[in-house]
Amino acid sequence: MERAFQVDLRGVVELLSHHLYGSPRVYVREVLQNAVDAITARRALDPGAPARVEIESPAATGDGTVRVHDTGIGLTEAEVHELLATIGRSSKRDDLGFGRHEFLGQFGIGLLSCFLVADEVRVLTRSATGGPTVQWRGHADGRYEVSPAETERAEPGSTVILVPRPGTGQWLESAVIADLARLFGGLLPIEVTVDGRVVTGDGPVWQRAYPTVADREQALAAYAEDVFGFTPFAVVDLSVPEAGLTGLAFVLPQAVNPAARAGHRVYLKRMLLAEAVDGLLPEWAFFVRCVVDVTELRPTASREALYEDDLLESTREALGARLRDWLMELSTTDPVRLTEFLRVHQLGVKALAVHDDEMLRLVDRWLPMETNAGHVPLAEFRRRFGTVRYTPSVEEFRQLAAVAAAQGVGLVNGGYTYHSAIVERLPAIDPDVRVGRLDAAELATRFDLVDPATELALRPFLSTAQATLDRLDCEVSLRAFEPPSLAALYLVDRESTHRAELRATRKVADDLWADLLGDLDGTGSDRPQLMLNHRSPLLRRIAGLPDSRLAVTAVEALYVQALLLGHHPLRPADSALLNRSFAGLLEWAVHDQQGETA
Ligand SMILES: Nc1ncnc2c1ncn2[C@@H]1O[C@H](COP(=O)(O)OP(=O)(O)OP(=O)(O)O)[C@@H](O)[C@H]1O
Repeated sequence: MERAFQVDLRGVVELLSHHLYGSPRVYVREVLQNAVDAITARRALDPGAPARVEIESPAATGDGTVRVHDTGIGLTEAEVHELLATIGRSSKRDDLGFGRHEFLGQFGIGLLSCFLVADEVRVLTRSATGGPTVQWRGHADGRYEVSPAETERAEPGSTVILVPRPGTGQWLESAVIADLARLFGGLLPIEVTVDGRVVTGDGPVWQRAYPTVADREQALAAYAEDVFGFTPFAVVDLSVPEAGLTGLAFVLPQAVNPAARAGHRVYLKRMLLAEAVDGLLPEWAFFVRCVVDVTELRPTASREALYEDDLLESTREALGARLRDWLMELSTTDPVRLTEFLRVHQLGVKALAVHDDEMLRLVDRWLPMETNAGHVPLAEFRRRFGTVRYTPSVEEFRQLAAVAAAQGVGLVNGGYTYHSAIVERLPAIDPDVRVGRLDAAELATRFDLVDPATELALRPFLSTAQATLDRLDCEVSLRAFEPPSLAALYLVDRESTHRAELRATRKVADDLWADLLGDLDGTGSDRPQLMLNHRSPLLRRIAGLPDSRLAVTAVEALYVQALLLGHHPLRPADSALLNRSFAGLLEWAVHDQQGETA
């Protein structure tokens, strides 16, 4: 035998009213929405029918109840049984079960939200299609009664009466109801009053008529100040016809943390859905806050978010494209303002440039990047140097920038977020561009060799230097390079850093791991190098020192100075050497002084 599910009504009412919605305040939204839908339904039959929603708080009713009167379609007794008494039943869906376009509701559960603040809900209703006034009384435990009303309504329409639950008084005060009605229904095209005061206005701020463009700008800025608490850097009008979307994007005047998502204010058919809706814009567009009204996007059942579907996705793309176009437009009409925008919101723009060619062009042309020729946009840098050389980390840039500049090599600091990715993507917008990483080993190939006779003459000094630095796992070599003020350059490329780390690990690892790491190490011949610069007068003087003990101290000092200049991290052994060489040099200096005065 086939049976129907048994439902514990009290549990369902509890679940839907208390757990689906974020706050009891939504009861105002739901009753307002039902009243507006009822008026829409009546006007479909009779376009001249009155359209009014009047809310009365306990201050006006005098009997402790809240009453919501509408001039809508009303319900016949049969409809009352079918629609009000069946959870999940709605008059607002079509034959296929989809929400009908003209209505705000669709799920058939909104009325239950009244039980967030009421123990009992009464509906007094007279249908515009005829029949007497009917009274429905529903209780939070799932019981209901239907009876003929004691007094006939003069006009078709409904009155929803909430008999408050003790302890919910704060949601029923006149001022609170007025604020909530204004918040949720302030943009509705139907007049709504609370205790006689009108809470609806002139509709969306972006659709109102203004005497001049400047007046409009001023009004929009004031709106942003009021709603979001900031004066916008710029305001962008939004329109996505397939989603029935209109609205505004307010560009934030200050940088924000891209990860801290502040949602958008979304109205659905002029009724506020929520003040912080996620997912309306692509993630990169974190520099704007939007206010929009949509007709075609769907809400979730709690009405606090948008339902994720294909239309929402294409809307998101369309809004992203709009913001991108606005930026492009700015680059041609007002480059100064664009630069200002980039200064504030560069992170978002750079994130976008990694995926988007247009945005990459914008960054290429306008966004200054750190290079060894100053802060310049990449386009300018390319004009000057042809090839775009970059270092993937800030440390490498610090090490190589000055030396590369002395060799005439332009270098971009790719160490900041997205910079390397942006540089690597440049060929996507200019097939002729040459891009490449610069590493220490490559830079060294540009240094001049010293002629063999000179090198031979310096062999004893070079051997002393090598013996000194062997303990520090560092190779000594002699070259001639610019600038002469640089006596020595510590060069480490990625490969050799990796090998050095392996060697350090092997020292502390147990045998099994040491063998394995030994295999990975390979030849181990490419240790970091201390390049001594024969073009440096200081180096030549050091190389000519007759006292080999002083030469050792000088080499140690050159080594630590090169480490410090290149912003290399100091290992404990390096720090110890720094102290020792400094003390050694001091001693020599003092010793010399004493020699002179003696
Ligand atoms: N003020 C009203 N006038 C006329 N009919 C109403 C009124 N309020 C509710 N109804 C009827 O009761 C039904 C159920 O209302 P309820 O608010 O529970 O759901 P809904 O509005 O259809 O959908 P949603 O859950 O999305 O709000 C409605 O579909 C409507 O037919």
